[in-house]
Amino acid sequence: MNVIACENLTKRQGKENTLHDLSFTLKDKSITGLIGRNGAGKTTLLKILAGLWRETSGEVSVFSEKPFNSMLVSANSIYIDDQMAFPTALTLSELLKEGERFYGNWNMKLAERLFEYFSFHPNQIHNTLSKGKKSTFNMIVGLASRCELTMFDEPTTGMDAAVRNDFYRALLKDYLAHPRTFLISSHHLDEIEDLLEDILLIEDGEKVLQLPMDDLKEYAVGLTGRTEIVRQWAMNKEVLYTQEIDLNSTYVVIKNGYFEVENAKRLGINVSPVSSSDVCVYLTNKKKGGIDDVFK
Ligand SMILES: Nc1ncnc2c1ncn2[C@@H]1O[C@H](COP(=O)(O)OP(=O)(O)OP(=O)(O)O)[C@@H](O)[C@H]1O
Repeated sequence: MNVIACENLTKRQGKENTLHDLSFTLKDKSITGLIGRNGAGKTTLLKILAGLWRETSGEVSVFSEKPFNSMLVSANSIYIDDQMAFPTALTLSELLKEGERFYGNWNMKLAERLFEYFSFHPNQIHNTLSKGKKSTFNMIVGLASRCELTMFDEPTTGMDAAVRNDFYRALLKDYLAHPRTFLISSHHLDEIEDLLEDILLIEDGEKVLQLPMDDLKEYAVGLTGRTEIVRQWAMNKEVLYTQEIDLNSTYVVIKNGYFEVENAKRLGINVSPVSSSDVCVYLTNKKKGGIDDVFK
């Protein structure tokens, strides 16, 4: 069953379409990474799915309802970002009690255990927490809510490496025990790729790619060798990236199924894997070129 379905979803903000004809579905009980460069439209999409913003045109449905102003969607989904503002009159422990009052699936035991593990004090006030601590508290709210649809927008902002690892592990453990739908936007694909089942890559408000994480890991290969040989070999293949140094070149090409690795090796071409996060960078760099172009 699909939890989310978008068809030609478009959002106009000011004079720009910040989402443009975006069509995709998201099945339930899955963890999807929403990946894209700065300004790609990730937050805009998540806010529309959470019912906070209204779409300009196209169709968007969450739990088969239009999310804007939907009680069903707000009761069964949660959107966590680093801009979350909680009432300053309430302490952290009171905020957790409010969470329990609002969310039907809220698990107070999990909230309290995480609260203690991350060394929060019940009487602290949210807006006095450090950046990383705010994100950590928000993450506790997101996990303890056990919402059918949980959306994290750059959840690890400000967290140190140890807390980020704890967060990913906590999310995975809780997901395995209580499967639900997670949509996580992140700039750290390399850190979260083992957590993800699927990715949705967007750029300039448009869908670039949606596929299982395992397929993304196999999506492209790097070919390095004498420029004329590599160039010849890459002909008729979709090239994502090229770098020429003296007489040698590296070409990153899309594999598209069977790839004749042995033939390439025989010609002296070194074939290497390309990380998922590099593939995403190359796919979204196509229009802009690389930083080296600035210095040409
Ligand atoms: N309230 C707004 N009014 C006008 N334009 C907006 C508004 N909010 C966002 N935008 C524009 O929409 C585009 C997408 O922004 P969005 O915040 O969704 O991107 P993002 O992928 O989340 O970026 P980042 O990774 O930097 O957080 C940007 O060009 C941004 O300037």
